[in-house]
Amino acid sequence: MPPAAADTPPANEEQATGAAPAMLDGVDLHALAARLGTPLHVYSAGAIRARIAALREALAGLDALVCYAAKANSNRAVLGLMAGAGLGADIVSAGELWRALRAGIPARRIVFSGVGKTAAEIDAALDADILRFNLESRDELETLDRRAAARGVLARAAVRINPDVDALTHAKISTGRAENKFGVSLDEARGWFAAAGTYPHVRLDGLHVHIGSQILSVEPFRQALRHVDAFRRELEAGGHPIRSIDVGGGLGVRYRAGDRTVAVADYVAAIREALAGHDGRLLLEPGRWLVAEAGVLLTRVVRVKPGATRPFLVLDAAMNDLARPSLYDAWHDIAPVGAARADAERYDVVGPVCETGDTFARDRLLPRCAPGDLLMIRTTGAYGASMASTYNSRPLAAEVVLDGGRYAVVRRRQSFEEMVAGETAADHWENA
Ligand SMILES: Cc1ncc(COP(=O)(O)O)c(C=O)c1O
Ligand SMILES: N[C@@H](CCCC[NH3+])C(=O)O
Repeated sequence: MPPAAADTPPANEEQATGAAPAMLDGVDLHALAARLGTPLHVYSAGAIRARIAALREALAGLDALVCYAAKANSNRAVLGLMAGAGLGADIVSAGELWRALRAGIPARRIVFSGVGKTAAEIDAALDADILRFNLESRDELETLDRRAAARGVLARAAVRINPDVDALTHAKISTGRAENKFGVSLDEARGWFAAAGTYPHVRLDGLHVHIGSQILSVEPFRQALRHVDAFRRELEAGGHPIRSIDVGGGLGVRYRAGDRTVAVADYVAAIREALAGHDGRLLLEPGRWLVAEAGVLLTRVVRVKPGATRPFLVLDAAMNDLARPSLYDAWHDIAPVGAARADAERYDVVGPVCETGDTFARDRLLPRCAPGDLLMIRTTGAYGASMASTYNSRPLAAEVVLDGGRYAVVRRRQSFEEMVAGETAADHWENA
């Protein structure tokens, strides 16, 4: 995503000065915020289902399994929606494995990515009998072989290719350049297949690629898949059948008026075209695209503080609830819920955390706000609550899912006691 925090006015300033709807998925957001308090992460189940259905439609006729990237939003209800729709999961830790299984996602629909899988995590995934390990280093391949041998099982694995493609996204979420830590070069991968006999407890017959997140054009996907498909052909010609190709995730969403996203039909058409010669299974790992636009963060104005250049709009949400603006200078639309005052004002929109980086937007044109106003920060369904922390000893915010006029609390607001659970006052000492 282009750096967006220095808020140049969007093309359509009307949008910046309007109010957001007071109803979401048939639920009155004012009443919800009054009942559950703020900050509050809110997700529309209907919006998530609509995305799943659209992706399904685009994939019609393909032997494809969608493995939702759990890291985007890993609460039990969201994972449960994915499970209910027959999706699998892309996980990156034993914690995500546990969450996915508990939410009812069958192990045989789970793929495991990540450069730092520990032996214990590999053991847990082997014991669960997951679908596939997406391997990112020779050391990991060797570890997997040893751990599978110890259990007398055959692990299914893919090699994650680093195609050295520029995903044209923010540097911090780009994963497919040679200098990034992810995947291995084609040369390295070639060596693995040549030495496949050395790893008798690993069935290495898959290719995986994931070049980054919030990708807004189809060309980087095409480039990456061309490399993957050429490699598939080479391997198959050399006697190494490839049973599955995992194209990762990365499809971007609209955070801001004017963002040009790739239509899911075009994305899938590019995959179909690039992998037309592949007659095995297709795996996809979308995260953000399935959930981002289904979520909003409700927050109240604590106060309006005069500033040297413009007023600060101080919210009760902070960078610990939504880290994206401070981490990536990411733009999120902000709007009053339901009704807006007629006059507008430019604000620096900030949270209460003791860092200047705790800023949601700079120089943002908004309807004039007053203490107690309910605002909505939009497009927070992905990488919002799942990246939250308790920094500044701010308990984790509640999360609620809406569905056709009803709501269910997925996580109640963390209590102070829960926030410090597991901490001790160092009152019990052991001899080292
Ligand atoms: C291996 C892998 N797969 C899938 C995803 C999901 O990405 P996105 O949320 O952009 O679809 C990620 C995160 O970028 C990832 O690292
Ligand atoms: N956390 C990032 C996305 C990371 C993708 C993980 N592979 C974001 O909010 O944009």
